[in-house]
Parts: sequence; C-alpha cells; structure tokens
Amino acid sequence: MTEAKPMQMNEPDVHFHGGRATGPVILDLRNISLSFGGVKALTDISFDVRQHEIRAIIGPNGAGKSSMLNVINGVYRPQQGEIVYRGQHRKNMDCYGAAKSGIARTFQNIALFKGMTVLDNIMTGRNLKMTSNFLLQALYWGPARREEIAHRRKCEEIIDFLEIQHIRKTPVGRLPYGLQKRVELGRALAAEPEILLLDEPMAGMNVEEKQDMCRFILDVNDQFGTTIVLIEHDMGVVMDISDRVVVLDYGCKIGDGTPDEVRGNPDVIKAYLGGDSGH
Ligand SMILES: Nc1ncnc2c1ncn2[C@@H]1O[C@H](COP(=O)(O)OP(=O)(O)OP(=O)(O)O)[C@@H](O)[C@H]1O
Repeated sequence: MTEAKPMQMNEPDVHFHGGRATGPVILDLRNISLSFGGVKALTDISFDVRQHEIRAIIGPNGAGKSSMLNVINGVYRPQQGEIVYRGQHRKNMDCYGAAKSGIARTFQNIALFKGMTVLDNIMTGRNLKMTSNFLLQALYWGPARREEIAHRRKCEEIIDFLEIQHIRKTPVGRLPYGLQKRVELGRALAAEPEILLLDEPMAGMNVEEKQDMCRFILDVNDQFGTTIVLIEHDMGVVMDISDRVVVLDYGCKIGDGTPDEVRGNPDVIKAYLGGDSGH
C-alpha cells in the first residue's frame, strides 16, 4: 500500500490532539438535517474531520450515528445542509461517487460474501480500481492479466498487514466473528481510501479481539495516513483511540471535542446516565 508522507511539525494548519498530529479539515459537515417522513434522524448537525484524524461519533441507540455515516458516504441525501469534501462543495453524490472519491466504509452487520475466500472478498474491494475492460478481464489476457496480478499483490499486502495469512483461502462464512470483522476492514482498505468510515468495528467482539482491532485501526491511521471516522459503543475504546469525539442524542449534537472535554460535558453525562439508552 502507498505509505502516507509523515506529517511535518511546521506544516501550516497542523493540530495536535493527545500528542498525534492531524492536518487541515478534509471533511466539513454543515447544518445537516435529515428526516424520514415524520422522523427527524438528524437536526442541524455541524462538525468537521481533519486529515489523519481519528474522529468518533457516539450517542445512545437511535441517536442518528449510522444515518450520519450514510450521509457522509452518499447513501442518504440530507434535506438541508452542505458537505464540503477536500475543499469542494459536494452536491448530489451517491455512494458510488463517494467511494470513487476515496470514502470507504464497513457496516454494523458484516456485509461479506460468506461463500467466498478471504482473498476473494478482499479483492472485491479493488473493483473501483480496476481499469481494464470486461472483455479483456474475461479473456484474462495482456493488460488485464498484469492488472489482476498487481491487484492481487496489493490484497496480499493487506492480508499480511492484518495478520490473516493463515486464513487467506478460507471461506469467510467459516471464520469466527472477530476475524470476519477483520476481513471486512481488509476489504475496505483494498480501496486505498482517504477516509475510512467504521460502523461499530468492535461490536460483538471479546476483549482480545477488541484489542487487536484497536491496534489495526491505529496502525492503518499511522502507517497509511488514513483519516478514520468511527461509530463505537465501547467508551473505553472511543476515549483511548479518538482524537476528537462528536456526541449525538435524538438526532442533535450535544457535544464535540477531545475525549476529556466530552467526558466532562454535563449534557453528555446526562444523555448517557439520565436516560434508558441501555449504554
Ligand atoms: N431508512 C430509515 N427509514 C426510516 N427511519 C430511519 C431510517 N434510518 C434511520 N431511521 C431512524 O432515524 C433515527 C436514527 O437512526 P440511526 O440508525 O441513524 O441511529 P443510531 O444512532 O445509529 O442507532 P444505533 O446505535 O441503534 O445503531 C432512528 O429513529 C431511526 O429509526
């Protein structure tokens, strides 16, 4: 994979959160409102994401977290507000366009091809990068063959990085849940995204699996320079790995800042302790 240039201390617009450097704003969500019929999923939400940042979105069930990720990757179009991505006002972008522009995501419920091997699942993440036409691919001839070899090499690099060499030929459906989540991360990484959206990457994992996943998220961010936006319910994980945290409740933003700032925010404490959110 292409390694990111290390962030220079004297670059303009470089910020430090918890000792790690983040760059200028890469994604700016301004006054986003989204409803489904009478249900207001998001009301006037604004926050930004800096390059190379690990940005968490937290909040009780039904707070609007997944809807927010779906707005970022073009699955939902908000009725109000604007999205500025890499300095450009993004209009009418669907999820294909978002993926093409460098935004990849994983899902709350694993969305892999269970009968296919780990390697083949990760290869599906390269689809957008494939340039040779269908006929050449079918004939497996010339440029198509060279291209496929290059894509496979990239996938093997990801497999090594995620330490899943031993299961590369195993059908995904036979793997334990924690490893399936890791394969899903691998598929998203295969697209070489600039921004990676992770929807509850640790859900359903045991402590050891969570530790592994945390390490991989930090390594992806560190070694490839990938900006990460994640939804996570495990507060220990969120507070440990995030640079900044945005807190939603009933579709409204009630907190935004460093883990320490958010931890001390009375509205956040009330949302988590005052209601029956179950967290
Ligand atoms: N496709 C949809 N159609 C109708 N209502 C929806 C849809 N998607 C989300 N909602 C509603 O929008 C609100 C926010 O839901 P969302 O799934 O974004 O919350 P969440 O914070 O991700 O919750 P959870 O932690 O339970 O995953 C909820 O009231 C939900 O019922």
